Amino acid sequence: MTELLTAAQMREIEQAAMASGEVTGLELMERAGRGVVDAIFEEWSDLAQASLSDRGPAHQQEGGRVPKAVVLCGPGNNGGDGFVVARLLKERGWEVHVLAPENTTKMPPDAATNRSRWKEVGDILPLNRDGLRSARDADLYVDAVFGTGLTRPPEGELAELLSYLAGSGGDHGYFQPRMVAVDVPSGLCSDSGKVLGCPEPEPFSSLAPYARLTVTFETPKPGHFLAHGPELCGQLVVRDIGLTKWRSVNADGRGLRLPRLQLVPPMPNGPDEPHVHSRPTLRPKIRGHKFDHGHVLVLTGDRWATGAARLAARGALRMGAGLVTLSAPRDAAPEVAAQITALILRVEDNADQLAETLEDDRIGVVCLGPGLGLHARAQERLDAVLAAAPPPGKGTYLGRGRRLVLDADALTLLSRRENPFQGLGKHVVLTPHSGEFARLFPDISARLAGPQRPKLLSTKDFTGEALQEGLAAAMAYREALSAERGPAYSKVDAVRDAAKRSGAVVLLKGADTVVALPDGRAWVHAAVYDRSAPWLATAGAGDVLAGFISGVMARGHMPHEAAILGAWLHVECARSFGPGLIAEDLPEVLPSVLKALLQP
Ligand SMILES: NC(=O)C1=CN([C@@H]2O[C@H](COP(=O)(O)OP(=O)(O)OC[C@H]3O[C@@H](n4cnc5c(N)ncnc54)[C@H](OP(=O)(O)O)[C@@H]3O)[C@@H](O)[C@H]2O)[C@@H](O)CC1
Ligand SMILES: [K+]
Repeated sequence: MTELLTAAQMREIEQAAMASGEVTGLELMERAGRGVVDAIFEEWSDLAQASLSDRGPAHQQEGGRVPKAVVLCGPGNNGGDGFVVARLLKERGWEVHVLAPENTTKMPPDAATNRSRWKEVGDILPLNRDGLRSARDADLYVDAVFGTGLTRPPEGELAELLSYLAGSGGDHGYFQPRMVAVDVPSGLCSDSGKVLGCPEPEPFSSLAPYARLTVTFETPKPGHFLAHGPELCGQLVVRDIGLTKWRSVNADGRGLRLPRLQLVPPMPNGPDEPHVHSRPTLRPKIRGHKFDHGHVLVLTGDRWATGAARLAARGALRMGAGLVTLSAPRDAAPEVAAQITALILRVEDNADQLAETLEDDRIGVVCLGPGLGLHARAQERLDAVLAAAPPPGKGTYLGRGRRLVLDADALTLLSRRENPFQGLGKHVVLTPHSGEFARLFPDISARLAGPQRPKLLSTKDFTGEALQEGLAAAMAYREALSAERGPAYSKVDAVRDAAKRSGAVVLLKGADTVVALPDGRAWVHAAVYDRSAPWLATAGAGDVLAGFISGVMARGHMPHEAAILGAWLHVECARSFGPGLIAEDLPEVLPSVLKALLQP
């Protein structure tokens, strides 16, 4: 899989490479700048053709237009990459305008060297709106203001410039300039995909430019896939700068950098694994009895509320579980019986009867939550399931422990228990959406959300104490925003913390789904860029996901593998079906997706 590297990890790798003496920082910067220029010309062949060095001086004599670039260089090494890009474009005959800070006292040495090289061939304009005004109407804008070293929200002239570029200034809207971001759009935190200092839910781009193309180095960064990253990056391209050898070692040359974060599925033909299969692998079904393929028990809700569990059950069955049983309270049984064929129905009169059912060791996976309800009886059923699936080591079910998927109402019920996470372990997969996550992990969720915008005052509050309080809250909010620091607390950090606290595998849903284990291993499953599946935002899709994960576990996968594979197949089904998808379609389209997986 493609590894996603944080800013700190990138620095570590870069230092390990430089410490080896096999490569210098200057060489890496040259490779980065060249990678950006190559990617630009691959993306826009008309720009490559317009370059004078390709077409010869005759082009100019024929009255051909000289292409024009504006390169914005920041105070660090991202700016250094920008100076390389500027020089390379100039060498190809472009008219290049460079905007950069005047104060260079803190500039890192490699960036300073490239600044000096640029100064030999061109001028530098101030890095502000005035500088931009005097270099208007370019064919290409290169954003090399901040990369992985963003530490705080931009302020003053820089904030003004970035928000102007972001579109709030008018003529630099999303559809206009060919804006290329070097590493990340400036202002976007490369670890979290958050825009530092940007009020939510304002247009998040108000402090970072929308790029049409983002060229990053060596591996993608988490922020390219999390939160606002995908919307700001445009097209994402990864360029090899030759650091592979140092990717798995510390700066002292030893040991793996842990914990690891991986992208599911890998970037197709990414520079790191050019020959890698770009999809996760599902274990093949081997010959055998239906019980050899796993028995999943799905708990339904009460009468009139059984649809969600039936969706999950059908998802598990289509995934290849040998047997799927629905356990329904007596009053719900007729409704369930009328709706199912290949599924089995078991009627429960109370939680004791459910406990009896659970004595059957052949039930390897239990899925509960979809439509379960939030009343006392639902709580008793949850307790019965948890009691009958002790954490591994304390009980034996087929030698590997029974596995659970807790979704929807089961998560809310967990959050209401005195000790919410008692009885959980790595045999349990929790699949919350953001609201359920906030109920289970309120402090982690609040930290992830960042400063919360105070309520808007209504006209009746425009007097006395209410007004004073409102103004104080607004001031505090502004201060909290400007105090945000990078790298920001990310969805990956949050899910890792949640997995550690609960002891379970946690899958936090979204277009940027994150799965984490209590030991810190984590995966980002992103339905973005060319894998986006907006049709998945439909009622019941989450219930099917719970069923898919249960089905994958029934086929013998570990819970975290099942979470990753389930999420991946869920998106594949949505992509395969396309617009008009409803949750019922997901299990029905799964066979063709699974069949395609069997093709070589
Ligand atoms: N690692 C690698 O392998 C390779 C990395 N490469 C490139 O290097 C880039 C990382 O470079 P980098 O570490 O110098 O960070 P970068 O993003 O240029 O910014 C740091 C500067 O900005 C400043 N600053 C921060 N926030 C600010 C704010 N709000 N407002 C104002 N200032 C602010 C910060 O100041 P400080 O926080 O220290 O006060 C510091 O001066 C990376 O993205 C890639 O493009 C390639 O060359 C190839 C190999
Ligand atoms: K940038």
